[in-house]
Amino acid sequence: MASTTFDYVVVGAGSAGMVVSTRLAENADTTVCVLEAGEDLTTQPNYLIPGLSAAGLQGPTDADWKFYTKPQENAKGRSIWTPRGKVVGGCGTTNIVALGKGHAEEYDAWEALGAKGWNWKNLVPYFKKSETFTITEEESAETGMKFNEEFHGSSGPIHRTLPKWKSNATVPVEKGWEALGVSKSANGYDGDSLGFYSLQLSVDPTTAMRSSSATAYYTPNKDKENLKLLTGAHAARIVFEDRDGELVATGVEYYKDGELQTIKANKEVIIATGSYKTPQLLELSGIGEKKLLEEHNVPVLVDLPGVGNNLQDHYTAPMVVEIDEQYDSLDSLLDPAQAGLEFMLYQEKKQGKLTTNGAAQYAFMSNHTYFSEGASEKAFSTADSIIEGTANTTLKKQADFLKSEKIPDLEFAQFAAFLPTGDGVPAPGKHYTSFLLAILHPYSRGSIHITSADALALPELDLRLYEHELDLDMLVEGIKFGRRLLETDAMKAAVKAEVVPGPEVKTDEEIKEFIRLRGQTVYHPIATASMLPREDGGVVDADLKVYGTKNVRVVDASVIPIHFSAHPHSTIYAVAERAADIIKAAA
Ligand SMILES: Cc1cc2nc3c(=O)[nH]c(=O)nc-3n(C[C@H](O)[C@H](O)[C@H](O)COP(=O)(O)OP(=O)(O)OC[C@H]3O[C@@H](n4cnc5c(N)ncnc54)[C@H](O)[C@@H]3O)c2cc1C
Repeated sequence: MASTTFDYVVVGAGSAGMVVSTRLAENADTTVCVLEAGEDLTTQPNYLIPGLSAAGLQGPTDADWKFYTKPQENAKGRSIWTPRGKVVGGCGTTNIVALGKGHAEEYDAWEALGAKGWNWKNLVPYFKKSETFTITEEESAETGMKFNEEFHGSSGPIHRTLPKWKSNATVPVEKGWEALGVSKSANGYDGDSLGFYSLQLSVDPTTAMRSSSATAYYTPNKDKENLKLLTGAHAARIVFEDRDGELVATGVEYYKDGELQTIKANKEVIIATGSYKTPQLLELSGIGEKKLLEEHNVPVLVDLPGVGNNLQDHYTAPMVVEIDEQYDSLDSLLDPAQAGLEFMLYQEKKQGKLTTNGAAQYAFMSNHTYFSEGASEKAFSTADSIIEGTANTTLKKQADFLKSEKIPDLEFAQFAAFLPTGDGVPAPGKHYTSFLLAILHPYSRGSIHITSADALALPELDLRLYEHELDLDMLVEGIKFGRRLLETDAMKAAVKAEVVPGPEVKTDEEIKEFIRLRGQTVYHPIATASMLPREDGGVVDADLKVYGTKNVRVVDASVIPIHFSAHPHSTIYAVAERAADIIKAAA
């Protein structure tokens, strides 16, 4: 590397980091350096073939940070592995390629909570800017979805497509949902996330390969003189200077090949290390709760108690059913002969099971639809008692979401395979379909903080899973809805047996015990550096600038203050696109 001084130093070449870096480097006079702790594995087939994306859920690889939660008191003391990509493209290289969008009112809530200018209307242009949406006439006829230029992009880097393969087991599930009052929607990505609809995927329609910030933003720009990516570079600390009472970042210290080095920033340092690592970097740099920093002998530069708190995720429970042999599933790939045929089909024609992640459709429902009779009123009053006296404004906002009939609070996704749940494995020759239920606005708030000043040690992750019983109650209602689904005529004819949780799990208390044992996250952490007013626990302002600093911003999932009813990747791209414009305008 010839130069060690750049206009912008971006830390983290993940989903958001690569968007903001390449957009800033559009100006040939602007120099950008990106520090990434992981390596560049962008061209490896296991990260490109959508059908292999779920393989990354089996256990940590070298491209993973290997985060395990602190033992979770209300989840049987489990220490839960929560994957995070340590690789160019970040989690966007290792994730399972679903591209969702939440409800317009959920984005409007960011502004209502104090993040001026962050609302659905202002994000739509950036959703569009980040994507090229392709839908065929056949897909349009089948799903009702259309290319609508009000909401969809036609020239952005990330490809958005519909699954090219789907199991015929989606048919009885759709009929079952309809019988239970869930409606098919053609507008699930247009600001109204309620209903059931097809997944959309970040998959290139021509190559049938993953489209990510690594493949779509970085690769086409990698030879630019003014954009440098340093891999294997683990940031340890932001370097600050006091200039006339202002805290100015002048660069970043990082480890590469075991040596501590410094890179200088003329203009800004942009932190994009994701919801788990961003709080650590801030705390190591002296920005965080005073008492915690002092405990670990980190000199306090900004007393900012919000850092690492307000952690939100989507929490799940699984269901697996054995279905009739007429219904197809990805489990056939366990047979080497079948897998070989599918590989040929994929390579030669870009068709078949390997073009997708196995999930073809999901339902997003409000409790008004999926709760048993009377359960909503009980949940409202529990939510009211949780928010009574809390200073957390995001909790208050989500209590409003719960009462709204428009905003979903449960995702019910169908996977054409036996999902790895910890309970059994697919029996050879049998066919399965699984459901992943996820609560979208959990009440429990987690945290992630340093436990030492060692930059190479992982911070302590505490999800505080099921700290509020209401989260468990909602998942129990989800499983009970799932069982009502299995009792619909269409599903009765298709399903042979419920395998997970299984018939022995009957009462609400037994279902709760099952969830405590098997519940998980869907790896959608946000809000650990929330864009909120400082007095409300905020870490960054509406320009994504860290409070108390002159020129440090955070651009990643950690700034999103409140969770929403979608897989978050698309929203993170939109946030990063908008951030790039904010930074350019301030230059
Ligand atoms: C297994 C899995 C499946 C998922 N599936 C989906 C899905 O299907 N759809 C969806 O919408 N979302 C999904 N997600 C979530 C989604 O991918 C993430 O929310 C999103 O990618 C986060 O983007 P980010 O920019 O905030 O962070 P990241 O993409 O995690 O980027 C952070 C980057 O910073 C680097 N970094 C961290 N610390 C340092 C340091 N100290 N120095 C240098 N570099 C550092 C990391 O290595 C990483 O490259 C999934 C996530 C996982 C893990």
